[in-house]
Parts: sequence; structure tokens; C-alpha cells
Amino acid sequence: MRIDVLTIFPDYLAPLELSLLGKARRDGLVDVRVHDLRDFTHDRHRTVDDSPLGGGAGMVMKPEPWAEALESVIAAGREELGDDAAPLIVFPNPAGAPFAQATAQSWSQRPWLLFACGRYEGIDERVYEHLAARGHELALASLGDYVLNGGEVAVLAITEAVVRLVPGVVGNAASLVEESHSDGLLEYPLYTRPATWTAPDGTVRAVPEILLSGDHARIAAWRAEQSRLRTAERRPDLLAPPAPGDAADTAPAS
Ligand SMILES: COC(=O)c1ccnc(N)c1
Repeated sequence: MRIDVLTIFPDYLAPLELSLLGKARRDGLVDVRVHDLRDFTHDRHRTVDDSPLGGGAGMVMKPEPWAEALESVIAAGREELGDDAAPLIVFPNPAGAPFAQATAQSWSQRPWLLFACGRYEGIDERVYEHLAARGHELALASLGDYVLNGGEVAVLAITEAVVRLVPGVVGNAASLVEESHSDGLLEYPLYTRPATWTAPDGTVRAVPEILLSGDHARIAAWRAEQSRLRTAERRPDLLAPPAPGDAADTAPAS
């Protein structure tokens, strides 16, 4: 998988070099390239933003640097991936569709993701129009109903959620199967040794007896029940039928 990231804060993406992701890159499972949007400006101040037309607070990211940067990054990617290669262009955006585990599953099977990190109040709408008109596939993805100062933090989260599902990245693929949301439910409670623990306040806490029974069928059934109970208690919405268009996996509505 190839991942390109366009940002005015390349250093924000440094954590992509670390740990699991760093190893995946060294193992050649993921190829991550971070690009500075300001490298695609031509004025002395390397300007990427301007006041909103029509008035309003804050600044809007100008279309020229974005159009030039995206064309350049896509062309460079095609040099290596082939002329027919096409990235899914992801704009982390609070107005996007919710990024969910299903989205991560879907995107982990794509050969090329291109993340475009907006800052300030956002990106000039004509950039989206321009990309869509040129046939690119876009997705606006939201991590939840809150606002960040920029898309970079979202890219770190989305990249981790996606890349960890790429075959070979996580040593034991079985560990991906019973996680929260992997089957639409929250994960059951987890325990490890000691089987009986005396807490600092003197309370003795034992693990559920069933887990020490060695009866794997009954343990599996208990865990499935615990997942259902936990989901019903904490996230009853996950038990409701999905509404249409529930995940950030397709081009945004115009
Ligand atoms: C600038 O990006 C955001 O504020 C953002 C991106 C993705 N999800 C969010 N909830 C916010």
C-alpha cells in the first residue's frame, strides 16, 4: 500500500515512522510519503491561505497550491505504481462521513491512499469540484462530531486503523478478529494473571471462573454474551440496523 500525505505541517506526521507503522514501512508493506503543501507555492511567503470571500472569520486554503500539489503527487505516484493507478483522495473533515471500522477494512485493501490535510477554516470548495471533474475518487472522513485545528491528527488515527489491517503488519492476524467493532460489537472484558488479585485497597478480585475452566466452547459463548451485554449497555446504537451511507467509503455528496 502506498500512502501520500499533503500537509503544511509535515513534522506532525513523524509518528508514522514509529513502531508498528515504522516496521510495516521497513518491511515494504506500506510506502508512506509526506509532502509539504508549501513546496507548491511560488511567492516569497509561501502563501497557502487567504480571507474567505463573502466575509467571515478565519482563513481559507487557496486552490492553486492544492491543485498543483495534488497533480504533482498523483503524477509521482503513477511513475511508480503505473499510469492507471488512482488514489482514493481522503480529506479528513468534520463535515465528512463517519470513519468506522468498516471504512478501515475497506481502505486497507486499496493500493493507494492520498490524504489531504486541511487547516484554517478549510479548503476552497473548487478544489473538490476540480478533482471530481477530473474523475478522481474523493472521500471526506470524520473521526467524530468535534473540530480539530487540522487534518493531520485524523490522518494519524486513520492511517493506524487502516495499516494495522494490512496483511502481515500485525504479527498475529487472529488478534484482529475479536477486537471491538471487528464484528460490529464491543470487545468482551479481558483478564490475565494473577487469577486472584489483591488490589491496593485490599480488595481481592478474582477473574470469572469460566475463564479457568479450560472449556473453550463455554468460554467462547460467555465472551460472545459479554460482548452483546457490553454493546447493549454502552453502544446500543451499534445494535440498531445501519442507516444508508453510514461509512466514509465513497465520494462525498456534492
Ligand atoms: C480539520 O479537520 C478536522 O477538524 C476533523 C477531521 C476529521 N474528523 C474530525 N472530527 C475533525
